[in-house]
Amino acid sequence: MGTLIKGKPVADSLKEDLKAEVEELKSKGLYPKLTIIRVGADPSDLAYERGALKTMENVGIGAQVIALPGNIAQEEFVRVLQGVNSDGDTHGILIFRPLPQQLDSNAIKYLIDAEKDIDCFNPANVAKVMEGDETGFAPCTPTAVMEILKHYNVELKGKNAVVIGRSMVVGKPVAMLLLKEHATVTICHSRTKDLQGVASKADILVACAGKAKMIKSEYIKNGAVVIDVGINVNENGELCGDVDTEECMDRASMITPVPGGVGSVTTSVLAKHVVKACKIQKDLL
Ligand SMILES: NC(=O)C1=CN([C@@H]2O[C@H](COP(=O)(O)OP(=O)(O)OC[C@H]3O[C@@H](n4cnc5c(N)ncnc54)[C@H](OP(=O)(O)O)[C@@H]3O)[C@@H](O)[C@H]2O)C=CC1
Ligand SMILES: Nc1nc(=O)c2c([nH]1)NC[C@@H]1CN(c3ccc(C(=O)N[C@@H](CCC(=O)O)C(=O)O)cc3)C=[N+]21
Repeated sequence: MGTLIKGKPVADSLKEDLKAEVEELKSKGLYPKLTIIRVGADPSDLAYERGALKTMENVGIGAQVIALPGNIAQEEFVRVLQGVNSDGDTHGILIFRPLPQQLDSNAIKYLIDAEKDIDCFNPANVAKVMEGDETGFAPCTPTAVMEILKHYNVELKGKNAVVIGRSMVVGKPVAMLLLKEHATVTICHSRTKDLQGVASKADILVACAGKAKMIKSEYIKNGAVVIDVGINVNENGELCGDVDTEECMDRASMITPVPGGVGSVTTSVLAKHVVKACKIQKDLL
């Protein structure tokens, strides 16, 4: 029988360190600040926004949300972004993704100032994740996964890690971070043949497909560590992950719960990245 490994102790430990760092910055007259750019009012964006604002307040980081209409035109969006890029009071920028159809993400991603790009939208930061260069910003959710593995002393070197999902927000970057820690990494997606066969070889299984409870006990190797990134809403309107936790508990050695797992650490990493961005911009790093 495995144990549930919760996000809260990980988030609490990150926040304790951050509070001290923020105090020190403030004593030097520096006030780290996050600006969130939201287009429209997608429920998952709003859920993340609420959590992010709460965490920033908790650790003493300033925050503002620029809420733009869902049908905003490209030129107008670019004007807003350039305003935030050149705003000396803003150190970190989070743009909720995906952006609506009418906006050209492939053009916009190059425009966000790389030093303020705390969730890895700009290809300059994506390249650093590929290279294992820690001077940039990896996206917050994959970093939260790594913080959880570190906190619970999960050995990665030489282990088989299987990632289910290949998005730029979660799957691909988390695979690169696991590779940097010397895991042997397999990335699965919707065209993977025999997903169950591949997943059941994993010592560490990271589920980020966005499909409620798709991972059943046959997908789990005995003793595996299972990290459930999915945030889905079930038939009863409750949050649930990609993993059928109850079923998988028998085989796994550790599983992160949903809610209360990766999602609860993501906003603390976001806060950590704002502080790092502030230090970089003030030549303190
Ligand atoms: N905990 C947190 O803080 C966060 C949680 N999330 C959650 O994580 C999940 C993933 O998010 P995101 O990466 O943005 O989602 P995307 O929809 O962008 O990507 C999903 C990925 O999963 C793959 N996939 C989908 N269905 C299957 C399947 N049946 N078998 C194998 N692979 C499959 C897709 O494959 P293909 O590429 O072939 O289409 C795709 O690569 C969501 O539930 C989201 O809500 C997201 C961000 C933060
Ligand atoms: N650039 C970008 N990066 C993202 O990471 C990103 C995004 N855009 N767009 C939207 C999705 C969705 N997402 C969520 C994160 C946490 C909760 C969430 O519910 N968090 C709870 C905790 C949930 C739990 O306990 O597991 C909280 O913070 O209190 C929801 C949704 C991030 N996303």
